[in-house]
Amino acid sequence: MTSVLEFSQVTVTRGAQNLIHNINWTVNDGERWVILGPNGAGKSTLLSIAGARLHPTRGTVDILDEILGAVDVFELRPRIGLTSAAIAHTIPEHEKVQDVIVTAAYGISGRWNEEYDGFDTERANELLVAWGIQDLAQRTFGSLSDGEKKRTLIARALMTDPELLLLDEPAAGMDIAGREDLVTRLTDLAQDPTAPATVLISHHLEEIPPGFTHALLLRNGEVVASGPIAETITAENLEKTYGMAFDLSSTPHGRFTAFARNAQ
Ligand SMILES: Nc1ncnc2c1ncn2[C@@H]1O[C@H](COP(=O)(O)OP(=O)(O)OP(=O)(O)O)[C@@H](O)[C@H]1O
Repeated sequence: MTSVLEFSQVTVTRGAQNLIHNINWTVNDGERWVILGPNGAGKSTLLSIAGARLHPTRGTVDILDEILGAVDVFELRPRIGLTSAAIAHTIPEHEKVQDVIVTAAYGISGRWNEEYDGFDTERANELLVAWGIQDLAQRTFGSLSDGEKKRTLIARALMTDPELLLLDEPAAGMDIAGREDLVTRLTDLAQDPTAPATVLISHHLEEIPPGFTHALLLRNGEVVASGPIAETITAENLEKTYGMAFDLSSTPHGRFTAFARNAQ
């Protein structure tokens, strides 16, 4: 199995604080990872490094067989699909949804006078349909609901056919119908053998799509547990991660949920 992401002893320091500390983590081709942990645990910091947006203070990061620090990140980034609140803020409000997606082919946000070839337009149209936003293609990004924006950004992240897909809280701010729609689409993606290796950050166990294979649990910038999902998402590991005892349950279809132990 080929590794697409390999962190060795990775630390990020700001002032006297370690945002993440001594992280060892490997993501292989075909794997789908969820990262869980309390607010401030270092999840987004980890994903920024995986997306070649941030360099570690110490340690080595291998992304798609390139060593961060020894590669031109502008060549590496188009090989990685990334969605996050920070990326959402770079999209001009007046940009049409179709253009939000197609401009990813050129690594830009904000259409100018570029000519896109038929292949790019066809790929963007496919993604509009796959993510259920075809009827919104001519609407402006700024006029979309949070859920519609999230789906548009995932379609944009997939536009370049990336080898690695990184999703930072894709269901944040969605109502339950929107969340369930997104989980269904991400389940289809997770189960597609041609889909890229995927890493998803979430705050809610209900948002983990069935088909996700591995989990990484972080607390205070350090790994609490990591490995195959069923062995890693356990009541014991959740208690170590969040400092609270949970009753954890999972459905036969691979959905998880947890309530505080002894909750009424
Ligand atoms: N540039 C910075 N300088 C100092 N501290 C920072 C900087 N960026 C992030 N931090 C801190 O690093 C810690 C980890 O932040 P990070 O955003 O990675 O956490 P997170 O697990 O994604 O949190 P959340 O779930 O709230 O989004 C937080 O305490 C945050 O305040």
